[in-house]
Amino acid sequence: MGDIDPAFIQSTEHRANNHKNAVEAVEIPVIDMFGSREELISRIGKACEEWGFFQVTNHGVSSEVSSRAEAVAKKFFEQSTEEKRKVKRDEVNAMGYHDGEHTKNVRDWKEVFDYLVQNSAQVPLIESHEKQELRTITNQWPQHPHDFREALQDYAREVEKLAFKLLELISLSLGLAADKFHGCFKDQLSMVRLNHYPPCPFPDLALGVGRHKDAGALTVLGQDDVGGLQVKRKSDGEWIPVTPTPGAFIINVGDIVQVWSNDKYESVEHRVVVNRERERFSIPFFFFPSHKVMVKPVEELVNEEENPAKYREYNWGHFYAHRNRSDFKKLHVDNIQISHFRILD
Ligand SMILES: O=C(O)CCC(=O)C(=O)O
Ligand SMILES: [Fe+2]
Repeated sequence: MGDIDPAFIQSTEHRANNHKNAVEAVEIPVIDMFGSREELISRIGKACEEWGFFQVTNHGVSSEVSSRAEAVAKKFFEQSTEEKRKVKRDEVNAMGYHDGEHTKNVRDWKEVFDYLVQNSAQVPLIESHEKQELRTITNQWPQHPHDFREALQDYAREVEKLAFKLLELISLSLGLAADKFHGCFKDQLSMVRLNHYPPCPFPDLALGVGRHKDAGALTVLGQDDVGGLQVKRKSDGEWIPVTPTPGAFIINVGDIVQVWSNDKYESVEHRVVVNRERERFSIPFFFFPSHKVMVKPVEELVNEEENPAKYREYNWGHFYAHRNRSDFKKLHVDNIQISHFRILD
């Protein structure tokens, strides 16, 4: 066994073995979407408030579509690095294969393939602040496996429907109209990521994904039966593992819902631990609005005396462009955060 590349090493307080005694048999809520609508809205609202995370069953995404997506993801990652790098992402095109992602400037023990739900999309160029220049990012599809593109586009279409359904339920749980946010997703930047975490000889030093919060509105995550995702419990900061539930999706609130709800629903930190024995696959769908969207607390939810807006508005495209740049390589500055837009009380 060789030495670990120092780029992967987490600082002591962030390593996986740090909270060994703390994990009792606690689970994030599992919500059956077949239930009555009233009950569903109330359970989702409660889960968003208490955990920022929950699992859903009976969600309407066909298991056949999910299995095909999982199968082509596995086949893609089994190929040689040389083959995979034919669709490598770079600083210009953020979509495609990537094996050097950094979270908070430490390298993640994983390889990924990213694609946009709407084959191409426009995002601002961060270098040109004043002019608001845009560039187009476009999917790159590998030649092998031959059914890769079709299986993954079918998957994105189905999961997108679920994401809209969940966003409606979340809006209703906040007392807003079901379609309150629909307009924001015209020309959406939503993307799907295929994650592959190979077995890791140093699971105590590295993480599959370092602790982070998701920047979008919602994440809808499919995972296999290996396990590794951990959620930071709001009440005491303990890392709670998310036990794989066959056929379920894991849903988490992202930064945008936190800002829209003026902190009623918080975007919660999570991370992925790796293990020596088994590779793991997961497929998050990141529900991202259009680059044009200005994100700010919803007017109906704020009021000057009792609950003033906690954030200044920010542009989603600008935020997205900054995040993509810092994911791509190690930078010596912290990446952009919603806390930078917080109005201090
Ligand atoms: O693989 C997982 O379970 C979660 C991955 C994740 O948090 C992410 O890609 O943002
Ligand atoms: Fe995440």
